[in-house]
Amino acid sequence: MANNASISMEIGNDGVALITMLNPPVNALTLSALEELKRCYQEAIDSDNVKAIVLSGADGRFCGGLDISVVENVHKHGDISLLPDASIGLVVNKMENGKKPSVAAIQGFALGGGLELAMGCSARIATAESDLGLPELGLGVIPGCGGTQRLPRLVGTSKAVDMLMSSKTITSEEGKQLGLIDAIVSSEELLTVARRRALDIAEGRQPNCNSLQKTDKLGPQDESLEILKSARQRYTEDKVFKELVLSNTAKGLLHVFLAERATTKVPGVTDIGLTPRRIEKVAVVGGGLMGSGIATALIISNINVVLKEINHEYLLKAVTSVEANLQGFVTRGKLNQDKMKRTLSLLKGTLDYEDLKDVDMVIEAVNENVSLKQSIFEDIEKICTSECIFASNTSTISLDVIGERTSSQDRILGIHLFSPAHLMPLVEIVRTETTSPQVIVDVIKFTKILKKVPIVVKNCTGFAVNRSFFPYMQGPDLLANLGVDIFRIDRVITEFGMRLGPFQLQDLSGYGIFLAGVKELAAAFPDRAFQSPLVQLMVENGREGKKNGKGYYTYNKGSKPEADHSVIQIVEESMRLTNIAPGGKPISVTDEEILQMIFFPVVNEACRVIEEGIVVRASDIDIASVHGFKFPSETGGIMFWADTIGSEYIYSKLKSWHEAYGDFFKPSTFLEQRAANGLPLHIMTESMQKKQECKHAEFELGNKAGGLANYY
Ligand SMILES: C[C@@H](O)CC(=O)SCCNC(=O)CCNC(=O)[C@H](O)C(C)(C)COP(=O)(O)OP(=O)(O)OC[C@H]1O[C@@H](n2cnc3c(N)ncnc32)[C@H](O)[C@@H]1OP(=O)(O)O
Repeated sequence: MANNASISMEIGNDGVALITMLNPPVNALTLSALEELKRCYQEAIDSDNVKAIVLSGADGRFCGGLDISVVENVHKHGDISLLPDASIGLVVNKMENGKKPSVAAIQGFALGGGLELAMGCSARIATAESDLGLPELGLGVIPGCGGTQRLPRLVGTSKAVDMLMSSKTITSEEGKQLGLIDAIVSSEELLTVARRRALDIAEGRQPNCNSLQKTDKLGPQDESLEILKSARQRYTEDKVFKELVLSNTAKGLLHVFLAERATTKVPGVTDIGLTPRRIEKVAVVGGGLMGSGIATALIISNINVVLKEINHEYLLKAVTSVEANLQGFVTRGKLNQDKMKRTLSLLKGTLDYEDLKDVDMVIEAVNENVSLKQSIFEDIEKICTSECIFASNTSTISLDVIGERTSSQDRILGIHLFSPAHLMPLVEIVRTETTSPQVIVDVIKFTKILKKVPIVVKNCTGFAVNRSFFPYMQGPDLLANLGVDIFRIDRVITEFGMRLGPFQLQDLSGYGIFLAGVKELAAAFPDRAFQSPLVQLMVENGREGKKNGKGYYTYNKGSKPEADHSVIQIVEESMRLTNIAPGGKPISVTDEEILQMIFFPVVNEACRVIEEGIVVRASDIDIASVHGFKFPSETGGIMFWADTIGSEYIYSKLKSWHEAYGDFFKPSTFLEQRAANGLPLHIMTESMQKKQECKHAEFELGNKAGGLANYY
């Protein structure tokens, strides 16, 4: 990230010093850039030729905040003294109290430390639709350059708290309404207006706003006490920032941030100079739950959609579902009615394949029926252009099989979205051995336009997410058959940070979907599948989960789910049938062992996914776990979390459970090798393996930055 970072200053004939931040791609603030900013400000303050200062960013972007490599370096050395002292040294002493006013000229975005610098200026001029925010909490830290003090004084306490706690950005338009932005101008006039405002302030025609001294948005406060209080809090903020940055949460969230941006780097595909082709019109074949969700995700991203169904009744139902999805955005304040109407106008329903002849891509989203999918692909090959991309949303069927009746294997791939498709961020781009790199590059770009997080995976049963988390569907049942209380299991898993416990998840997702998923994955991996009769017994006892209000929990409208302890008889029946509990008696385990017995098998299966090359890198599985299975993001994702525990420990526990309870816990070869060499699970490329062979992999959690460079 910190490559050709620099700060330039030009003093104009108008007496304005234009200071520009340059550090592609987001003008992030390196330590040297902050020092250079201080020096430039001091030079401008000392110069008789300078009346005022304008602070801007190069290449149409203001500043993305502190350069993340600074935080990585702190993680590497465990030394918070490596963090910059910008809050006092630059923002207070040079910008606010430096005797010459400065105005921020904002375009693109001003985030984190970037917005904090802008708030240290006397005024802020911005172009339309610029993003403004303090997203530090999303990286596990807090703003460390005065943002917690200045933002409330500019936008009001409640809005500031909302922005800080949610890490959400606002646009420059909202900023203008709130008082964070003083004027919105075109990009052509941005610097001219900013220079004029700086001179107006310097020459007394406009007020010199020191945001720390604004109290009108804070409600009636004694101004002098307030400034003293903010001086104390400013110290506290800086101290707290430095403490947080070394926390495991900060390390985990920083890893997720970097891992998310690494998923679109596919060796031999995205690094061979291919330019993504535009995908502007897409056909969705099948308007059921997934198809209507996919159609919604497309039109909300301004993509024209042709939604194909087989009869008017189904088509009407599909369009109604799309409308309901859009209404959900309106209800959540993300869309107004006008925008909803314009968005819906991008959707065209049809019963006729002829309407697909000019689309750039077809996404098939019908039932998981092989021959139906194969005939659809046969039909679209006859109708669509030779450049049209053929995608399937299948979650279980091989793409090779789906396309076997066509001769278009080079343009067939999977786009596996997760339900609800218009809300879930993750998408698996499933490539076959014959999918062309161009098609993959096209679809990666397409998923970014949808504002999705793509991971590129190879064709296998369950791809990366469902395959890795297959043990998560079975482990809880296995523990239940060992006599561990199912409500205790749910408590341990939710206390760890999962939104729902596994048994409540079964209730909500529906036993039919659960049984189908387990059946399909167990058929693919019989050597390590645990066949539990528990769910089938639940169905036989008239329990269908939330669907009929009776599952492991009872569901009554308007009240929280209640644990139904009467299911214990069904669990005991299952225990008798499986007979895996030693002596038929419940095993004694700690909460920590419950957590490990459920998640270590997931880590183990993920190791196989890595070893088989289903994913490009281990951190892709971290992103899959966070966005596909809601694994707590502050852990960094399932593999990052596993590396905080260590491959040796995980291997030793799985080995002992394998001996005690069977092949479900059988350690993978990948894990065994890493454990034998005391190496982390993330290091996996050939060059890294060469590094492993000389056994010099220097890896400790505190020394991650060096390793981090190997992760992505
Ligand atoms: C002083 C204190 O208050 C502490 C701070 O300021 S902490 C940092 C706070 N800032 C942020 O959290 C911003 C994080 N970045 C983003 O939200 C986005 O990157 C963006 C909105 C700035 C730009 O988004 P987009 O145009 O989609 O580009 P990407 O997200 O794909 O990023 C492009 C590459 O830039 C790298 N990058 C982004 N932010 C930073 C940063 N703060 N420091 C260093 N590098 C950054 C990102 O990793 C991508 O790199 P790649 O090699 O191209 O993958």
